[in-house]
Amino acid sequence: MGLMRIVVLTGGIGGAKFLVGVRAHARQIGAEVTAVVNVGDDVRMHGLQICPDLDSVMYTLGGAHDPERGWGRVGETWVVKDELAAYGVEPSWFGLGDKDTATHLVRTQMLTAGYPLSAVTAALCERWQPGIRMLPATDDRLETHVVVDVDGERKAIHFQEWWVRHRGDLPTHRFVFVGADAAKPAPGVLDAIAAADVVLLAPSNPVVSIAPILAVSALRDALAATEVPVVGVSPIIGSAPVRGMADRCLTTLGVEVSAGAVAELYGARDDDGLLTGWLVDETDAATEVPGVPTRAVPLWMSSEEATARMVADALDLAFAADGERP
Ligand SMILES: O=c1nc2n(C[C@H](O)[C@H](O)[C@H](O)CO)c3cc(O)ccc3cc-2c(=O)[nH]1
Repeated sequence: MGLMRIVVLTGGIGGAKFLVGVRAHARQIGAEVTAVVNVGDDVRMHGLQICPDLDSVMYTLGGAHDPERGWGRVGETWVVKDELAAYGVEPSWFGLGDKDTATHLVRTQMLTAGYPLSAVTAALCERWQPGIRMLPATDDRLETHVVVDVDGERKAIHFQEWWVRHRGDLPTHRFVFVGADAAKPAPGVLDAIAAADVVLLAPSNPVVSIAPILAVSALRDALAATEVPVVGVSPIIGSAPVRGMADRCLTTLGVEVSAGAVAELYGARDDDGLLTGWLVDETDAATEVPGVPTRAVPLWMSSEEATARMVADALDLAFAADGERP
């Protein structure tokens, strides 16, 4: 019996919370975890490169996140934000905390010096010791933009402007992953997938957290080609997202807000999709996905223990068919 290697595709705050459970279960069974993290939310503001999903994972696993707000640092102060506002500098709708800003300063300085984002992330993690390996999906520019109508004009705005400034509350037509066509997986990502015993899709937003990762074609191809189980955890319980904006995003795509519809979006491996298993909440026990075995368990990430149990259930489902666990 070797050391089990788990790869998790993740983004957003739900994804960070899920990883806390993955890490806990991995410690119990002696597994090694690599998180492949969405970078589509990344944005440059006030000259600083901000990576919300990488930071959510890093701060959450480092025990330094604000559990109330969901994003950013606990015990944050806002002097820089207030000072920027006093200068009348835009964007005033995006909050950069003082502690958080230090992270962006270090990151931007390293990027400017020529280090790739993956190396910068590893350097930042030396401080936070997340206990798992964190890889950005790509070191290349990949940004999620949203095609909307604003003041009678159709245009594409950055995901952060759509979500934070407008709360997603604009006529929304589609999501575009700028740069995805040319983006290559970050160093380590393809190797991690090739060495994985199982791949988990976190209960993150399928449209703006997981889809931008899968938009890196070599990464998606590697997942489609793998012979190990790929199990997703539903971000939808009943007809609502566990948190965040997945409902708005799915509606934009014309996809029903349900656990089954999200699974069909990822698709069954036997039908050119990704999934070999799909974990849903007990309330969605009736979910049927063509070609994908499902299992219903409590999916509320109410504690580290509850989340670790979900992860154990996901692994049980992953290895249910052949019964061979590494
Ligand atoms: O709702 C907000 N979310 C903010 N977020 C969260 C972020 O917009 C989203 O929750 C994630 O991109 C979704 O994954 C930030 C995240 C950061 O890493 C840094 C700064 C911010 C600032 C805001 C903000 O002002 N308002």
